Amino acid sequence: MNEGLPIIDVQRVTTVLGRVVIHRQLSLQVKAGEVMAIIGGSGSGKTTLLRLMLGLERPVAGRVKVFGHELADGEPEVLARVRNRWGVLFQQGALFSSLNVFENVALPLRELKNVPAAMIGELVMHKLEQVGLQAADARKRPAELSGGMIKRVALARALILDPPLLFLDEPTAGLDPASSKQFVRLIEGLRDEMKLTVVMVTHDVDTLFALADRVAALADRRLVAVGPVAEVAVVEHPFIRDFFLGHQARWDEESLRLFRQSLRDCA
Ligand SMILES: Nc1ncnc2c1ncn2[C@@H]1O[C@H](COP(=O)(O)OP(=O)(O)OP(=O)(O)O)[C@@H](O)[C@H]1O
Repeated sequence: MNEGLPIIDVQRVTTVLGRVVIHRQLSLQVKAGEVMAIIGGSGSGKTTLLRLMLGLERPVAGRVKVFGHELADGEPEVLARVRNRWGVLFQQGALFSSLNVFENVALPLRELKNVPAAMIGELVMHKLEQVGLQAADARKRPAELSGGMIKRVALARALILDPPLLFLDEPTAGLDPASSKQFVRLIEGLRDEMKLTVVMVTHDVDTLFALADRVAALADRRLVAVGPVAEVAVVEHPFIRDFFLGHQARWDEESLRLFRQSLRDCA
């Protein structure tokens, strides 16, 4: 990976689902080490943009490169290796209900085929500890877990191969305010510890303020603004105005710094 090249490079992408144009000539670059937040109204195409970056959706025009590899036409082995370099936290956690916590987190290691059982045990238990779960939680089934714990297990599974890139789809959706704050702190800590590049879709202004280095705002089938929170928040656009409505006092750089500090202080 050359220094300075974006980790993700979306170039003039047009996406059509059914007969609907979702994105028109959309471009976005994500740099190494940054947290990029994607915001937009309901149905504006945020999840579809994430799915393009994961190779789960193909554009009708334009291209998507991740770690320098074009997703649409790569060799299957190359794409498999690229996929092992990212983790994904889906909105609902997407745990297998018939598997316990240990087995859910171990899945990506088992898929590699050649990891010895003792090492799988060690790696899974270490990852559970890293996301703030207890050893005793390993034997629980998803049905026995709280919403916050499910997110932690899903995060442990997303990070079990120590990927440099993490995708988060609405990471705090469905959590109460206290669990949401704890989860944001956890992501922030892991991001620093593992030097992660993060792409997240979020509706939540607190999550955005706490984590995002840059924001990409989707509306009208394109990105109407891309930049640091403080810059995007003042862009004249009806969606952006509504999104940040009521938060005007919080988006200048000093307020954001104090907000992030207050989260760390109550850790
Ligand atoms: N397979 C599909 N075929 C046709 N249209 C689809 C398909 N999947 C999604 N859509 C439509 O594409 C648009 C974008 O969907 P997407 O899920 O990317 O939006 P979103 O911004 O993530 O929305 P939300 O915030 O509500 O989750 C929506 O209007 C949706 O109804």
